[in-house]
Amino acid sequence: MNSNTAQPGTKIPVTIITGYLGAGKSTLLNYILTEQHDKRIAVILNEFGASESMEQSMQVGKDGELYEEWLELRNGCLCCSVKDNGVKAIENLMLKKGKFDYILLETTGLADPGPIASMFWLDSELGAELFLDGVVTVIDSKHCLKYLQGEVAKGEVKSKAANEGNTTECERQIALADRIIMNKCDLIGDDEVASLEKTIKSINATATLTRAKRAKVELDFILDLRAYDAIDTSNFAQEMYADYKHVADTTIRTVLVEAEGHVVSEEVLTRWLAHTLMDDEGESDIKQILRLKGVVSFKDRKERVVIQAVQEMFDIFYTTPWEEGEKRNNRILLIGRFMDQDAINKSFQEICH
Ligand SMILES: Nc1nc2c(ncn2[C@@H]2O[C@H](COP(=O)(O)OP(=O)(O)OP(=O)(O)O)[C@@H](O)[C@H]2O)c(=O)[nH]1
Repeated sequence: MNSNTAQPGTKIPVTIITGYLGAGKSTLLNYILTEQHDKRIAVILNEFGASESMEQSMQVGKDGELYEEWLELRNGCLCCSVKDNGVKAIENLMLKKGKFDYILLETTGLADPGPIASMFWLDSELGAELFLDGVVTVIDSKHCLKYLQGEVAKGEVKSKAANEGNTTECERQIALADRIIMNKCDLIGDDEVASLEKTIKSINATATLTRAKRAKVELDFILDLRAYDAIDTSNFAQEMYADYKHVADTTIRTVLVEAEGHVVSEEVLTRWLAHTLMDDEGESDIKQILRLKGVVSFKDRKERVVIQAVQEMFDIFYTTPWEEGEKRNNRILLIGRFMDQDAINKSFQEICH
């Protein structure tokens, strides 16, 4: 999903590295930091500590050079801290250390990446020096299916969500991913990997997958994702035709809605998005959209319109023009739990003419 359409200027990309306990996040980051490359990459480990004022340990790598810093956050870890606190702490650190080319932020194994992604996305809109580049999820291919079914890693207590038969952390981390590293492929056979791939695709049809051992992946796979921008629309259109059928026994899945014609106006689309992204509070199986991407055509506009959303936040981008005679389809992919595809589809058809 490399985009050349929107360049957030001189802002620094932040990629969130997430994954359930023991998936191989640290292995990945160590590998990245010790590989020879000419990029200045900051790695921030978002660790839970015992003390109230928690700290982020941090490493910077360039040409194999490594050192550590401590990043003080007054209100605890990044996921729980007051919004821009984490962003400010990183900016202060850059004042001291000079700018980085990339920032990789590792979450804890039990983190829901949604709120962290929203925080960085919102802050880039507010003029911060950072922007959200995307979410990379590392999975333990050997144990992933068990974790998806609510089993927990050794020594962990089953989370409230898993106990209630709701989504598991592992499921949410897959749902929010733009890139997925299927790690530990040395521990299972090819058939098992292929079957796991299908399950993952049915939860999140839009992420790009790669298989790995010891988390060895090309640097390009996790950098310059531009997953929250006006993404390259030709790539996007292809992704939308991916096999998004629901094969997994999970509550989160991907749904595609598609309509011919045009969306009437930005105002109408904005209203539809606000309504669709809202959680169905009060219902027994609460609908919750975690991520949404789409390309639509507005009446009387030449440009494609790209939509991005995470949780209840969304943005609309005017991008490249439609070709002469090109069929102007409107396509939106939604990743969420307890979605009524027919209802979402019906309401979408109603705003496209
Ligand atoms: N067999 C095998 N072991 C791996 C692979 N990748 C990592 N490991 C091992 O798995 C264990 C967990 O890896 P980490 O990188 O610490 O995982 P993590 O996601 O950072 O774990 P937490 O910090 O507990 O969330 C370590 O003992 C690694 O050496 C792999 O591809 N194959």
